[in-house]
Amino acid sequence: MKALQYLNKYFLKYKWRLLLGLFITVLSKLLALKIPEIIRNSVNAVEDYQTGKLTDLADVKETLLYNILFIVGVTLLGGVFTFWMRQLIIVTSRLIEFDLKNEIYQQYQKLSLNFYKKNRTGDLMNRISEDVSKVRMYFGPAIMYTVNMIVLFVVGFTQMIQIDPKLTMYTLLPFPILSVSIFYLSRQINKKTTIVQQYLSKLTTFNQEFFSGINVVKSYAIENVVIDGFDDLSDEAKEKNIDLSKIQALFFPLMVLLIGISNIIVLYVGGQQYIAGEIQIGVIAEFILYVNILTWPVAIVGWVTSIIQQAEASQQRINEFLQHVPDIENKVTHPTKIKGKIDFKNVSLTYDDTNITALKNLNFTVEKGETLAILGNTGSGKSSIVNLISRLYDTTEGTILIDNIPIKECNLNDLRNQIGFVPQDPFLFSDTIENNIKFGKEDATEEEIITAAKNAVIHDNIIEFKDGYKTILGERGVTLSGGQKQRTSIARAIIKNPEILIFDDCLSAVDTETEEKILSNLERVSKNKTTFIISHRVSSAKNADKIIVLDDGKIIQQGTHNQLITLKGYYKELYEQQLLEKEI
Ligand SMILES: Nc1ncnc2c1ncn2[C@@H]1O[C@H](COP(=O)(O)OP(=O)(O)OP(=O)(O)O)[C@@H](O)[C@H]1O
Repeated sequence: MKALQYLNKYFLKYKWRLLLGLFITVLSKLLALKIPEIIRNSVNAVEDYQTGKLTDLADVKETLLYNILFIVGVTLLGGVFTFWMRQLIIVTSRLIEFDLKNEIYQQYQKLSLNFYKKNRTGDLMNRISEDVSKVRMYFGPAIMYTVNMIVLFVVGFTQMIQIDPKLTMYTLLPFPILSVSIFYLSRQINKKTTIVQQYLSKLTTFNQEFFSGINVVKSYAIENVVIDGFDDLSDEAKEKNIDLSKIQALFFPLMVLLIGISNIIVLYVGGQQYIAGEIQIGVIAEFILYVNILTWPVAIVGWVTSIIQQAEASQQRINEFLQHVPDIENKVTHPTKIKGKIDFKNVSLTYDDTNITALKNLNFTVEKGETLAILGNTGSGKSSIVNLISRLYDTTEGTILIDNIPIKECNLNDLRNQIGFVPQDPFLFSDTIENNIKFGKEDATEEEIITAAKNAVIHDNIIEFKDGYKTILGERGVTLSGGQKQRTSIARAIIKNPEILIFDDCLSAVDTETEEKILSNLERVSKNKTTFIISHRVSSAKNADKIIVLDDGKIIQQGTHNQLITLKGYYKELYEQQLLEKEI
């Protein structure tokens, strides 16, 4: 129950609703327990008339009529109470579910990129949906049924003992067996349900990967292999489902069997007592009703216990994420004005998940408004540099200064707001092109969107689509080519008009002519802005104020284009090679 203590704050938040709900639950159960007593009185009245104890038939009829009216009234009132009980308790559990999901979602927003690399998307989704649903069962049904059970049992048991202690003992004899067996049965059901859910996840993941990679599957003509894999997996899932159904099928028969046994005991022991003249026949009818009323709450003890166990396990999983301290936190509350000068001082970076040292003791300065081009072989650490500037990761050693202030002392939101980042592998949302570009500036006007698109040399492509800027992208819409995606992503970054622009190898999928156009537009747009251009092409780097060449996380060359083409080394070789390719 330790993990569930985390939720006490929600109990406090909704205490009045819950208390009222519990009060109504108690009232409705007290009323329900009146019915067996009325039945006893009615049956006894008939018996008394037959044995001659009561002689006036009109009196008996009047008693029966009152009793019938009472039962109808109590049942109707019970219905109203049950409605309100569910309204208050179950609705509260839904409100808490909503709050908890929001809390987890907000935490997800704060967690750093590293966290997302270490945890699978499916797991993140499961904790916010499946696990929260299980925790909700603890707030709603578990609490409601526990109160139900306590009231029914305490009051019902007291009433029974008062009427006939001996018959009570015999009647309740099978109840502990019922409760313990349901407990074990519920545990088995839970275990098997978890297995079934795991198979469901496996099937979903299998299909998701299959649909995402449909191009590869079709071009390699391996549909049959995929179908066989799916068949095997669904066969296993079917077996597990059958296992679960078998054990679930035991639940109700077991309850009916034990109710039956209790009823037989009431009839046998009660019958003997009646023959011996110890009780009236109405008591037997009353006890049979008690057995039926009390069986469900007793059976539910086992069920509720397993719900609470599951909720505890789920809340523990949720707490792991909720209590996870983000690696990158914004500890600065005051605003930081970002101008754009950037210094790397003895910066090293080792990724803790792979233990790869991507950057080794880097030193360089980019003045505000300057353009720095970063070149180097693949895996040399180019993207790692810009990841550090956006503070997606923190340095392992050394310091980065933004306008002479250590990056950790800058307000993270202000810093990121002043960065227009075009990643290597651009991601576009399944929304209109317009909204994808506006993502960089929510309140952008149509004119601004078009200007950004023109500067990214994507405008002409967009207007060719039937719906122009309103064209939906993604699963249900148009699929853009790699180069179109890159250019849309560039438009998204420049519309933001930030102080720092980062282009991470984002012209790799466009032809050299379009690259020329974009670069000349970018030169204009990025005037007075600090710009980072990561590329494998000299053409993208040649106009930069500074160029650095990386190899294995270290700077092996730096200078301007004119300086570097005269020096023997990586840059000159690349330049000559690409010049040759152009001529050919
Ligand atoms: N998020 C990460 N977690 C762990 N290791 C990483 C991460 N990102 C990069 N690396 C590793 O760090 C090294 C440098 O990668 P980086 O992406 O910075 O290189 P790059 O020069 O940008 O490469 P490319 O030109 O192929 O994009 C590589 O060995 C890579 O495997």
